[in-house]
Amino acid sequence: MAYSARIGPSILSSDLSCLGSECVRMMECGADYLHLDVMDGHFVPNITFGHPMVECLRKCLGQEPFFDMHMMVSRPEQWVKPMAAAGANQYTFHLEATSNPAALIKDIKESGMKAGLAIKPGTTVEELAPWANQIDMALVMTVEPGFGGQKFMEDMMPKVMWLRNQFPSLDIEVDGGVGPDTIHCCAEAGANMIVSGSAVIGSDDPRSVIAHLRSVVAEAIQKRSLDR
Ligand SMILES: O=C(CO)[C@H](O)[C@H](O)COP(=O)(O)O
Repeated sequence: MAYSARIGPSILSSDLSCLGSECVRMMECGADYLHLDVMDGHFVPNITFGHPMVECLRKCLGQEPFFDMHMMVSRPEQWVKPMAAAGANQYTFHLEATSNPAALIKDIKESGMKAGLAIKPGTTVEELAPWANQIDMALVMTVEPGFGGQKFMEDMMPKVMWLRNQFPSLDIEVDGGVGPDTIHCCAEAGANMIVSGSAVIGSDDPRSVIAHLRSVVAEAIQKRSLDR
């Protein structure tokens, strides 16, 4: 069992005028990685930022933090090289946004990044399966992508369970509405990379929330390994 419990705050919920210091604060509070949401106003009805911002964050934060880019964009092919040059570590694109996932995965890896593949709530996990052995991470969206602070969709958990059963060592990430109230079902279903925006960033004590989320996931991983 190669995967571990990791918590990545989604900085979408932070004060975007202070993005650098908010990222530093999250890392100091024990985040394992940073989840950076790129939205183009086309694939999703919202706009955030692109590779110039990522380049600035990399300069501000140094080489250490792992940047998990969630590319909620149409034509994800066009940003692979700019994101790699800007200092991104993982490039997660949406299956719904491309007609050639295999070529894109190859391009991402050749650019020196890890490849993640995301699916929206309306996309079945069987559609992702053909590429599961080529990717580093599968992202199961637990809200419709586009905005932070939405309600967690528990009915996405069978997708996570199916992936965990079929691909026992794959990194599986959940994103959307995940926090202390919803972490148990994510952990039990088999997710090990947890994106949490408002529940972490909006908390008075983000350090405790991050530690709690990680301990619930680590316990589920431990239990799964004993049950095998
Ligand atoms: O991808 C996203 C939205 O498309 C965000 O990462 C996600 O919604 C996290 O925010 P919250 O935990 O507040 O739901």
